[in-house]
Amino acid sequence: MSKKKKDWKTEKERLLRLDREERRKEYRRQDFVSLDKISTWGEENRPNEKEEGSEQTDGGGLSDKVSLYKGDITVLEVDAIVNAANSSLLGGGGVDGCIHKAAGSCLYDECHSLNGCETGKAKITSGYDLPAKYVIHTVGPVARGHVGPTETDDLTSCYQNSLRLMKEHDLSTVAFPCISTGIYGFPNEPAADIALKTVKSWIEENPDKITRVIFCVFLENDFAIYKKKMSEMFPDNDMEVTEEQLKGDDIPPSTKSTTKEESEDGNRRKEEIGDEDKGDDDAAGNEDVDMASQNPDENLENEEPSQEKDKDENEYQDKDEELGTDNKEEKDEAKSIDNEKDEDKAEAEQPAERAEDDDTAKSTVEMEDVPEISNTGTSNGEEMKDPVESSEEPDSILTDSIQSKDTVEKKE
Ligand SMILES: NC(=O)c1ccc[n+]([C@H]2O[C@H](COP(=O)([O-])OP(=O)(O)OC[C@H]3O[C@@H](n4cnc5c(N)ncnc54)[C@H](O)[C@@H]3O)[C@@H](O)[C@H]2O)c1
Repeated sequence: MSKKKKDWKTEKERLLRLDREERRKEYRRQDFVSLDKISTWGEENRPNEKEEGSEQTDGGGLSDKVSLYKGDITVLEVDAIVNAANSSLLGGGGVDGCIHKAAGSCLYDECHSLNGCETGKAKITSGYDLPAKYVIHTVGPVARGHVGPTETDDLTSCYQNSLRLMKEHDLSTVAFPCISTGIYGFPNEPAADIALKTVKSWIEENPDKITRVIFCVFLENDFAIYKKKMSEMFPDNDMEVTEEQLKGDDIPPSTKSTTKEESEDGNRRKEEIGDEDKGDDDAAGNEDVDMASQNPDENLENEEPSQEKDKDENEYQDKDEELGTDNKEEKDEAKSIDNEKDEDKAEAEQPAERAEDDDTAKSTVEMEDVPEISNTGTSNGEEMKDPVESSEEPDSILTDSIQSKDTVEKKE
């Protein structure tokens, strides 16, 4: 029997009234990871004080407000996880697809009420079936391997606007994926620099507003990049950062997420074996960190990065009409981005299907042309009424999201 479709507003209000234990019963995934299981960067890198007789001191510094975690962001039990979305906010693939699938169809419905999001901006919704209470959706720049001032500013804004929403909604624990470094092709190392520097500055300016920022990486080369850069940027820890680690290329990325248990075991083992074997903890051998976009097939050399930063609505409409008529079959997003000439079109890519309530690998979603959407609800910048109401930049240009009539095959 098909499940009765939930109304997202009712569901959002209901979830707000639940305490943590009641909410935990509703998580779609019961293999969630609670915050106390995720070591801070300081804990990961300070010698284990218990072993040395001194009592455990809480670093209290910056390094105890950040964590590096390798794994699936949808299992993290934090106040908010950040979604690397596209301008339609109607889901897609990559981390966006995972979040929508794990949150359930109410997330799609609430996103649909937000009327899209501009590059660099951020909007907040409830987390629904996720262990995270909220999802902050931000749209990174389509860099296609090129990093210019526009791309740098836009990516910086993604982190700043996400943190601003945290502060506005009195949230204190957040997890970021590596925004724009997947299909949008932002080179991993510059992206990590922007993420870490922006977050570090923000925490320094708002020390009492944040309990934890988790950098949630998914790929081994991102783990290696963040590990090297965090050692440089969050030096509160006492651990000696060896020369080769600073060089970066030969940091053996760990093949595990850094939860507390694992890091304690690791430290114990390291102390037993002694420093010379420390490398054993990590996978042997490492190719150089790949600076190109994640998608090895993407031929990015000839791509001209889009120079324009702001598009007026007509331009969006023209693009949408254009796409709406001649974009008849589902193109692979990575290829359509390769062929597209500017950021707009890349962002107007086919919105993905609605997150399914069941786990079928495929879903067919009837899409229809969406007429210009008038401002509704909080999308016109109305004062936020309750912490879960979506919030939005007052000046954001709202675009309608074109949707083709084709079926959209969900690739897992
Ligand atoms: N990657 C794809 O194949 C694909 C396809 C369609 C749409 N999208 C998405 O891509 C666009 C945004 O590009 P983007 O580069 O900002 O995002 P992205 O392509 O999702 O990549 C961002 C980063 O997130 C990583 N990642 C993927 N899944 C997870 C997960 N479960 N937990 C944590 N991290 C994860 C991924 O490895 C990459 O480092 C949007 O249109 C969005 O819908 C991605």
